[in-house]
Amino acid sequence: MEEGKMDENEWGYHGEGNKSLVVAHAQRCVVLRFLKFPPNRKKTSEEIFQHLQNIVDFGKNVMKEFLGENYVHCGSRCDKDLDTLSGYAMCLPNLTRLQTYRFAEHRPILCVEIKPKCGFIPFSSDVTHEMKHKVCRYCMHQHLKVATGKWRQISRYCPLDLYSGNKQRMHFALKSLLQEAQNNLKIFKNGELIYGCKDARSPVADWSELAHHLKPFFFPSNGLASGPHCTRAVIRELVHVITRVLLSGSDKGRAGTLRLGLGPQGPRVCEASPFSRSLRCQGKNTPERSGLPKGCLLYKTLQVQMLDLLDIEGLYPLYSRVERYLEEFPEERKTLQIDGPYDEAFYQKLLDLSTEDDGTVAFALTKVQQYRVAMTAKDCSIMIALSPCLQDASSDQTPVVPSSRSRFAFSVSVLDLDLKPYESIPHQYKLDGKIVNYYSKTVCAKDNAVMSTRFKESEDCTLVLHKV
Ligand SMILES: O=P(O)(O)O[C@@H]1[C@@H](OP(=O)(O)O)[C@H](OP(=O)(O)O)[C@H](O)[C@H](OP(=O)(O)O)[C@H]1OP(=O)(O)O
Ligand SMILES: Nc1ncnc2c1ncn2[C@@H]1O[C@H](COP(=O)(O)OP(=O)(O)OP(=O)(O)O)[C@@H](O)[C@H]1O
Repeated sequence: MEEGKMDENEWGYHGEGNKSLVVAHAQRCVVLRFLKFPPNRKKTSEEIFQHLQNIVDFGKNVMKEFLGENYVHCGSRCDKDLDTLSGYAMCLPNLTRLQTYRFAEHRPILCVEIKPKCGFIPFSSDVTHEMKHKVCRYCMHQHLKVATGKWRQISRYCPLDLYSGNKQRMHFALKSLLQEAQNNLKIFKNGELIYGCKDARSPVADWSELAHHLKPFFFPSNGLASGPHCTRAVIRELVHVITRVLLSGSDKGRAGTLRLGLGPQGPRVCEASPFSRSLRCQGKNTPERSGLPKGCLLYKTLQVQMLDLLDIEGLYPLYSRVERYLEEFPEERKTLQIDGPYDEAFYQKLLDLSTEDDGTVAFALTKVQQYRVAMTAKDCSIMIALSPCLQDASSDQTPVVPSSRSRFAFSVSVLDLDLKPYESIPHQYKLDGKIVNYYSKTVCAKDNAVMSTRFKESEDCTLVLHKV
């Protein structure tokens, strides 16, 4: 960003999360990301500068390597007057726009943001709760979230369906996200949010309104009547296009040659997913294991998530080992690279997938850092930008996806790739216990009660039949 060329009237609020607030430039395809810090954790300018440097380095040296250069946009530090929050901000491409254009296009543009969450069931032998081998964390967590009032109702979305690579399951997952978006789905039209919800008080999703926005994209030149039939057709087109984009492997860059090679592990389906439940009821087999193409972003994200090899239950004692060491040698924190720098050496250590504990701090530290990276991949979001293109448009650098009645130039990117802090591990450990205990006590207890009532009824029934 050039010195002296920023005018605050050209920037508008775009969105925010727990850690940052984002403003977008009206004409140019860039956003500024300001970090938020709680008042009790005030940081000096220098610390904030270092924090931003770490975010940029982590994106460049770690996530770009794992996920590929086409998908990761690391941004650059920017120290402009506009920043009223910290004194510094990060300048990033506006991912709700197509990444091939520097200036906001006059062509309409649709952008779908998905926060897919963790796509596998833990395979670690350190897991003590049997339930964690059957039901995924997202599905269990839903019950606690609804009980605490974070969301209104349980979502039918299960990340394992989205990550399955099976088109039918992916369609089901995307439809479920559209029914109950929570913080897992947002849709922007020309950079403005048109679909998504903030909290449990948000109005119920209105598909006909969404279809009204989307119709010109998917049925540009035909007079498809409005009404439930039209709504269903438009939603179906959207779901099919997003699935195709998610299965595309557009990353042809040098970087991003995934060096993890973690094979598929753990169960293929989550027992709580309505999709797999209905298959079981119909007596059908569980679907085939992940058919995700290796080049696609979902596959790569899943591989990084699987760096959580030991699960929080196996990781926590290792974290405690590092903690004990740091209590004794606090000056070692820097050498251990707990707070960066996230450089090539940091990245190289992440590639050691051994799970043989030799009792050293080095082993414990590697697993802790891998866990932090995995947690980051479990909480990132995927942005898909779609812009209608002409039937005969010659293909330049931008990939194109067809729908039934139109074609879209598209780009796929990842956002929210800030490395999760070392300090959050005890919280993760406690939250994990809370999620599983709540699920086991309430949901399973309810299921068992229903089962035993059914059993009792059938017993009664048998008795009656005997009497007759
Ligand atoms: O623990 P989870 O799975 O609930 O994830 C948190 C997210 O909640 P979610 O379940 O996606 O609704 C949570 O999302 P919301 O702020 O609730 O939208 C944050 O992303 C949080 O990350 P951080 O602590 O701000 O770095 C996330 O915390 P981390 O666990 O990733 O640190
Ligand atoms: N580069 C970008 N281009 C377009 N929109 C963006 C970009 N970065 C962030 N956003 C928007 O701003 C929102 C908040 O950004 P971000 O996820 O980085 O915040 P956060 O505070 O890190 O989130 P969390 O609460 O998950 O920790 C995103 O959900 C997205 O809609």
